[in-house]
Amino acid sequence: MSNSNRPVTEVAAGILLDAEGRFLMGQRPEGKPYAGYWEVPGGKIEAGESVFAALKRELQEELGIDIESSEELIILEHDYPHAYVRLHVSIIRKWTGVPTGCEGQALSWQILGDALPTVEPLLPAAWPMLEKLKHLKI
Ligand SMILES: Nc1nc2c([nH]c(=O)n2[C@H]2C[C@H](O)[C@@H](COP(=O)(O)OP(=O)(O)OP(=O)(O)O)O2)c(=O)[nH]1
Repeated sequence: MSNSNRPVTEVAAGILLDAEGRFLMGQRPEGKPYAGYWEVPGGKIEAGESVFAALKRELQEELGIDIESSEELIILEHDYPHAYVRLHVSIIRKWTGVPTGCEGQALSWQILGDALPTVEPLLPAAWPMLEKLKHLKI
């Protein structure tokens, strides 16, 4: 729970998992808080929107893909200087289209497992998500 009475920013983030056990990370574009940091794709949930609808919209905008379904992995909260964020993280195994950096952002497929990501720096809230991912059955 928020311990500081700050408004909570609800965010949907999606881990695209391919058949070879790789997942996709993207680099935050210029102009956003934490520009240059790596994250999993996603963005803020709009008023009245479901987590899935937000994820579908954000992944269309950011990656140019269409997702069919998602499974909740974890919900986690992080108190950043710019916002108190509640992150709804989902796994996505099926999509159509080829993920592309539609906002000019770099993308990197990472191997699922014990190894640290080969890109850095990561958003602070990415670490508990990656820890949870390690225990995922592909
Ligand atoms: N997409 C995404 N956001 C994350 C992750 N980890 C994490 O702490 N966040 C935080 C950073 C931001 O404060 C917030 C996401 O907001 P955003 O700025 O990317 O969202 P947006 O695209 O809707 O932003 P906007 O520019 O349209 O306002 O969630 C993550 O893995 N993926």
